[in-house]
Formats: sequence, C-alpha cells, structure tokens
Amino acid sequence: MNSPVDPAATPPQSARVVNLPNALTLLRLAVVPVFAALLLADGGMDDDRRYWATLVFALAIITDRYDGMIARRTGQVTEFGKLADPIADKALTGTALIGLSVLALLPWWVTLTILVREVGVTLLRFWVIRHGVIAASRGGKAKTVLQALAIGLYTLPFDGLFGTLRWWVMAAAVVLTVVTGLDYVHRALALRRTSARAMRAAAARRSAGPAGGPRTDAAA
Ligand SMILES: O=P(O)(O)OC[C@H](O)CO
Repeated sequence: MNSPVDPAATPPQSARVVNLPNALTLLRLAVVPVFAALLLADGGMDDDRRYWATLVFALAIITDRYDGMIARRTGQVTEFGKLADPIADKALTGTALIGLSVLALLPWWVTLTILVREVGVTLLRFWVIRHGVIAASRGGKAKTVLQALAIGLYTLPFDGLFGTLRWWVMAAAVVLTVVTGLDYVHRALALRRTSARAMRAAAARRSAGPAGGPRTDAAA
C-alpha cells in the first residue's frame, strides 16, 4: 500500500521560509488579480486581452513547475512551501474557472465540481496537519497540469473545432480532479491511522519506563 505521505515529496526540510521557491509561489498568488482583470475586461469580448490573459496564466503556471523543482534540488523545501504551493495553484485555477463561467464560456457545474474538490482537499490538509503535511501527489500534479491546459485553451478566443478539443481536455481534467481528490481522502485517513498508532506506541514506551522494558518495583 502506498504511504499516505509520498516519500519523494518529503525531502529534508529547510528552516528558511524566505527563499526563491516560496517567492515564486507568492508571485503566482500576486498575479491572480492581474489575470482576472485581463480575462474579465470587456466581458471577454476583447481578443487581445484574452491573449494577454492566457500569457499571464501560462507564465504563472510555469512558476508552479519550477518552484517545487528548485526547492527540492537546492534543499529549500519548507512546510510553508508544501502548504502554500497547492493553495496558490487553487487560487489561480479557481479564479480562472469562475471567470470563464461568469463569461458563460464554461458550464458552472464544471467550475463547482472542481472548486468543491480543491477547497475540500485544502480543508483536508489542515484537518490532518498535526499528523503531518500531505504534499502534492504525482496524480495531483498531473491534475493541475491538465486543468491548466484546459483553462489555457478556454481563455484563448478560438471556437469551432477548437471548442470541441478544449471541452474533451476539460472533461479529462474533471475526471482526474475527482479521482485524485478521493485518493487524498484515502491518504488523509491512512496518515491519521499511522500517526495514532505511533502515538499509542510512544505512550506505551513511556509507561514501560526509561529502559524500554517492563517496570519493576525498583524502577517504579
Ligand atoms: O492536487 P493538489 O491539491 O495536491 O494540488 C497539486 C498542486 O497544485 C501541484 O502543484
């Protein structure tokens, strides 16, 4: 059975929260309003603004690719980064999905299904935080890439055959979003079980005395 916390996603921790990977994550959060303004300006009717919105979105998503990679390669992984990275992704993709539905380019049920999963997984992470951090899984990362691709195709001002293509990409993204969401529920429950077992074992060791063996009258 898979470990609830992916060992590959939990390299040695760095103590310094102020570092390049976390700055890239925060930058991704900062461009969210810029992207929203570009997408929603003129009710999505201005093609130039839609191209700009797509470019800003693509650049922000690229930082998602690099912040985690730089953090792992340079030993700058922090607990803050592991929590903030998925939250920044969700702020960006959530804003994009809501914007596309406001513009009537994407059905609301798609946006709501994805938002419920994303908010739910974020709450799940906080629910288990005293047992450990559930870092992004491979499936979760693939889901983010597929969502980003689908959103990028929707923000571009093209129709026709292109419209059919982007719909199928979005449908695949929705399926992966739901499946990985269920996988995180499984991981969270497994993490809580493992942590509770470890706590019980530690308590048993403590009550067994300093030598780890059964207590004797002399040791008591
Ligand atoms: O599926 P999540 O919630 O782990 O999010 C994955 C992240 O967006 C990957 O950067």
